[in-house]
Order: sequence, then C-alpha cells, then structure tokens
Amino acid sequence: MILPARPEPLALHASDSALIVVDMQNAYASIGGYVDSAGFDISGAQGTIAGIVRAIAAARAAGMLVVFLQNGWDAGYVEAGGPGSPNWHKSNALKTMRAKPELQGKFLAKGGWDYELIEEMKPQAGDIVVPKTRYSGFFNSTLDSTLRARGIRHLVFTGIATNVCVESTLRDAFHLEYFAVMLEDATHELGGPAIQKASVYNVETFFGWVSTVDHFCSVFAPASTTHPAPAEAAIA
Ligand SMILES: NC(=O)N/C=C\C(=O)O
Repeated sequence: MILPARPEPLALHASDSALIVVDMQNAYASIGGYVDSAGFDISGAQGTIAGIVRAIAAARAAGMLVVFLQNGWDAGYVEAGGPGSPNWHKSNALKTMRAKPELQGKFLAKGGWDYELIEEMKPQAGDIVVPKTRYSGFFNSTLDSTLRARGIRHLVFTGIATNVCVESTLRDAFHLEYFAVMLEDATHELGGPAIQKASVYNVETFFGWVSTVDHFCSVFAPASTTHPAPAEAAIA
C-alpha cells in the first residue's frame, strides 16, 4: 500500500505496521481532566477523538495492530519520581496538584478516572495497551519489545499531545529505526496552533512522515468507517 504523505508517499503494509494511539485518557481529552484543570485549551480534542476513532476502525479492518499508550503512575506517585527527578519539577500534573492540595491524588493515578482511556476508544481483543511513566512511550516500557516481537517496522501515530508524548515517542521511534508517520488531524497540541505547526514541521522534516486520517482510511479501509463494540485487551 502507498500512503499519501509528506514529504513523500510512504509504502506501508498492515502486517508490519502498528497504529499507535498516544494517551487518549480523560487526563488529556476530557473536560475536568488534568490538562483542562491545569489551564490548557482542549477545545479541539473532540475533532481529534473523531479522527482517531476513524483511524482505529480502518486499522482494525485492515488487520493492523492497534497499540494504546497509557500515561501515569501508581496511586502513591512513586513512579513519578521525587525531587531528584526532572519529571517531579516539569510535570504540570504534579505541579498543579502541589499548588492545589485538594487535587492531590486526582491526576494520572492508576485506578482513577483521570488515568482511564476515554470511552470512545476502549481497547478490543487483539489490541495492546502499554502503560508508560514518562513522555516517550519507549522509555522504561514494553513498547519496543512488544513491537519487535511482532515484526513491526512502521508506526502510525495519533493522540495527545502532538508536541509532548506523540513527538517524544515518535522521535525515539526514529532513533530505534522504526519508520514513523503522524496523522496530523488525529493529534492535538498543548500550547496552541503554532506549536502544532512546529511539531508537524519537525516530523515532516527530520523524524518521519505526515499524513491525514482521510488518506489513512482511503488506503486501509476504503469501505469501512464503523467500529465494533469494545472488549478486553491485553496489557503488555
Ligand atoms: N500525553 C502527553 O503528551 N502529555 C503531556 C504532558 C503531561 O503528561 O504532563
């Protein structure tokens, strides 16, 4: 299959590709979740969700592996790191909870609503969920071994946020010799439209390829726009 993409079309086959859905959790995509509570604008998230739902349906119809990344930490925040970790200083979830003690324990804690994947894209049998504790999905996770064990060489990226966890994971994918393509209208930034543009530029120019949900669906599931009922998925 040839996926229309920038800077040039990319040859892609369902059998050695995976659709990577980055952090589509209430924290990042729902009103009242972490990034909304921390003051970021997520008004565009609904369009992103619709695009990802279509991309997931197309991937499943083509027999392409779907991998959900899920960001967060244990309920005691041990995995988040203490003051000796840059994450403790830079995570806006941790900073917001320190500034507002009434929110302590609410954001990105395993077992809580904020950590959960959003309703629209619950995993199904055959999908894989990979938990992660830092921005890059490859860091200290099972993602690389999970993909390599299945012969995956091409990764199609969607999710939130374009400029943080999507781009961090995509950059690491490049360095690990995966071919990465980002569906730009199935991602959403934290920081405004100029940030989205910069991230798309980085991917297109340095780290991979950029395409759209329409192109992806037209190549992999021209006749399919539906998505079946959710079921249990494997936790990698
Ligand atoms: N999923 C993400 O891109 N996350 C961005 C920021 C954070 O998790 O604090």
